[in-house]
Amino acid sequence: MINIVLFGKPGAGKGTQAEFLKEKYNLTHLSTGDIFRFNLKNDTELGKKARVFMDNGELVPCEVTTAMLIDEVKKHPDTAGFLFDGYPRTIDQAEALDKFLPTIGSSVTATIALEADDEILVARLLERGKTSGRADDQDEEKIRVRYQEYNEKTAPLIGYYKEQNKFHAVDGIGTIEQITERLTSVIDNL
Ligand SMILES: Nc1ncnc2c1ncn2[C@@H]1O[C@H](COP(=O)(O)OP(=O)(O)O)[C@@H](O)[C@H]1O
Repeated sequence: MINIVLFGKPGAGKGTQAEFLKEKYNLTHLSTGDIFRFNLKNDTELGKKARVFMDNGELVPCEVTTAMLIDEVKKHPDTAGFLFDGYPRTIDQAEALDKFLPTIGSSVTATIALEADDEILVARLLERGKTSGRADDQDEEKIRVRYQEYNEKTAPLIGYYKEQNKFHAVDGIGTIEQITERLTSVIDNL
């Protein structure tokens, strides 16, 4: 089983690249942002728990997110592997994943970060907000909160995975195809 964690700031292009990578490597794509949005739209219990946090650009509490993620993983017992997109986003979540995966005989294979400057990313998010209907992309204040959350809670994961020799970074600026190529060359060399 190959498990890839796609890592990057909001707007770095994780979702876009995940679409290509999941096809190429036959992986199950799990985007916590997408799963939360689905639950919000359908007003499920989970959606109700996540809504205020998401609307404010804050992270949803770890217990809620991790329980949801584990449920999703368990739905795919026969997969060739997972492409985690948006999870883990905190050290607690990374530890939870490192505890859970061995229970299904697996582990994180590698983490790949898509790197780009904040200025470019904020502009991308505001552009996406015009058409995506995502409330958290339409308001600069909420975008700012998401970057703060990233810097405080998610950035420390770089060190966490470096210590395990599982951290790789690629330049997230270029055409979609160029970036896919950079990512596939990392995965093919794992
Ligand atoms: N692993 C997670 N832990 C906590 N909250 C999360 C997680 N993944 C997604 N969320 C919630 O969903 C929102 C949108 O997620 P996502 O689409 O991945 O965002 P972005 O485009 O900002 O990277 C986040 O701002 C957060 O509220």
